[in-house]
Amino acid sequence: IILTDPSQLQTTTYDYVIVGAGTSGLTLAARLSQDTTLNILVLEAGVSDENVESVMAPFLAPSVTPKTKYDWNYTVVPQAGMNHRIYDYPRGRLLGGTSSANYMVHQYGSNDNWDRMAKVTGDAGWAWNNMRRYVSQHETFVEPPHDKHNTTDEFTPDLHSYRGDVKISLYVHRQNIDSRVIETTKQLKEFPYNKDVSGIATDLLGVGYAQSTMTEGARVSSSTTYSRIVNTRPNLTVLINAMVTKLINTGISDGLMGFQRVEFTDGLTKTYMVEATKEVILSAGSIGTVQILQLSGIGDPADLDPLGIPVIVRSPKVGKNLQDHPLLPNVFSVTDGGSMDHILRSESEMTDAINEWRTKRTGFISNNIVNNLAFARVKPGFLEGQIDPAAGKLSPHYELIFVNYWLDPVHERPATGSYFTILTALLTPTSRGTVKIQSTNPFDAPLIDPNMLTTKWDLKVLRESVKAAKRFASAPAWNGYITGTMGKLSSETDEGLDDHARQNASTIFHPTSTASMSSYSSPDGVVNPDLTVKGTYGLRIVDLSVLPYIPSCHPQGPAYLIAERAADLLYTVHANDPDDLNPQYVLHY
Ligand SMILES: Cc1cc2nc3c(=O)[nH]c(=O)nc-3n(C[C@H](O)[C@H](O)[C@H](O)COP(=O)(O)OP(=O)(O)OC[C@H]3O[C@@H](n4cnc5c(N)ncnc54)[C@H](O)[C@@H]3O)c2cc1C
Repeated sequence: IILTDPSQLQTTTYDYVIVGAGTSGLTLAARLSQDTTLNILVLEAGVSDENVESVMAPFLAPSVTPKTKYDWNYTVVPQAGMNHRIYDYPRGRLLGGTSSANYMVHQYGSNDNWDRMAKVTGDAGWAWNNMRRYVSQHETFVEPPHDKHNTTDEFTPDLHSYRGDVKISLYVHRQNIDSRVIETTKQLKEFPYNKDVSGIATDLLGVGYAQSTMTEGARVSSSTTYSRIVNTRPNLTVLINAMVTKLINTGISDGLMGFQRVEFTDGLTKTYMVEATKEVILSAGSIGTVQILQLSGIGDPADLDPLGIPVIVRSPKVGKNLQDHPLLPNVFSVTDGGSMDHILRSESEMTDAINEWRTKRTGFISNNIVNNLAFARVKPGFLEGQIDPAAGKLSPHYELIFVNYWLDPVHERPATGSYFTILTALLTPTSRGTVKIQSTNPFDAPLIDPNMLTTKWDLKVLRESVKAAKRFASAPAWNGYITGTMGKLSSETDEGLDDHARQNASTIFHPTSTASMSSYSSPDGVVNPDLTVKGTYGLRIVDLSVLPYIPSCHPQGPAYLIAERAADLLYTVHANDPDDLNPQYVLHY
């Protein structure tokens, strides 16, 4: 059941209390509640996603955030590596969390990403040859239903699952740049075609069709996938409008601190308490999880002492190690009327398109904003004298995202003209940032410092990605379409392109690693390989904050897979009769 008011709760004691009904949290809740002997509560600060058109309509995704009631409305602190600019840092604050607010591209990362995680944590269970099996219960690949176009060569059917929960599909509406993008792969050896960029096979290098969490013209999120289940399982309660303010220390055992009581508020005046007899699980995301840990006295004394918060668990890495992918819009002018800009500027054309989507779920509103993506590595010489920050040779250093209109999160679309944007993202950043509460008031936004572009490598690779975007756009396939470059993209010098990056880059919204995992014996992390919080009992973290390194891909797939493995880990620990359970079967419904 989904509840909206704490007074509707039947009890204050549950087996598990999960904080955050987001990408990972709701997935974990759905899996755990398959065991009908368990009673589970999920507390979500945000509102319902039901019937919210901007959330449902794929093309309208960019309007869900920033600065709306579905967003936490964070901004970053002035960025030293980016001319001291500040920018929005959206996070979904609604049922489904950021899976209800994101741009729906779905991947798992390269094998390397997972194998590195297994290596640094000493837990082979995180290696891809183990994690891959969760794909089968996670995804159901759906052929695009509307246009029924021929998808041969647009994905590799054998790699995918058709019996999981979260529906993944391909585009249902062509953009007029798509054929030029594909043509470029035939013209420039540097950009080979990759039939399947999910990362399930071995790598995701090359140019391919985006796979997205959308089907039948609508977004698929952890909420659209699992709310149905929540509504039918009496042992699973999700309470929305319930913001967790801190965890309460409930005892000490073998030198470990217990945190099995959760304080939350309805956002108005009242505070409430609930207890978990087994565990509290933080799935509040890379920002929210840190905020709750710090408010609860779990963190770096250097962060907590000045605020007068008693340090209950000294955990210096909480909020450190923030990683994100910088995103840079590279805008080209194109022949008049060739792009979608004139449609996006026209109120009547947009109204018509939205009406078509409302009545038939067709047209460009039923499709993601992007159909094609490219993933690439820097040339070998580039790495000389440099340790490769990529997880391995299968992992890309940067990404190109092709959008047939002016898409610049930092600068508004001009009143006239037609544009094509190649957004480039740095996928292997070496800069590390921080998240830190600035007061004991849970309603004060934390200080978020992604600290982007503060290493030579980061600036150099982002510059390299811009050069790659220009090479891509210079292929014969673009003759007769692209007419020029906008702003500092036209610069021919490294200094000019660096200026472009510092002035125009922001985030692709992928914060990870703020409560990162390390081996059991290593103090250099916040959670153990089984996701338990070091120095505590009865407390785990299950969201993207646990990743030691940001994966070189769009990270919602990893967020879902982390939840799948967490469910397995919890079943192994807490099953009433572990011998009866084969998690692979028990967890699938
Ligand atoms: C605009 C945008 C576009 C993106 N596009 C893509 C994309 O195309 N592909 C992709 O793979 N990734 C994309 N991402 C990133 C990706 O969606 C997220 O990284 C991922 O979903 C995070 O999952 P999570 O489980 O860690 O956290 P979330 O899904 O953010 O879940 C955290 C949940 O906890 C709740 N919460 C937080 N604090 C509290 C509290 N104190 N009390 C109660 N509840 C709380 C939040 O409201 C939220 O529901 C995008 C992100 C954004 C913002």
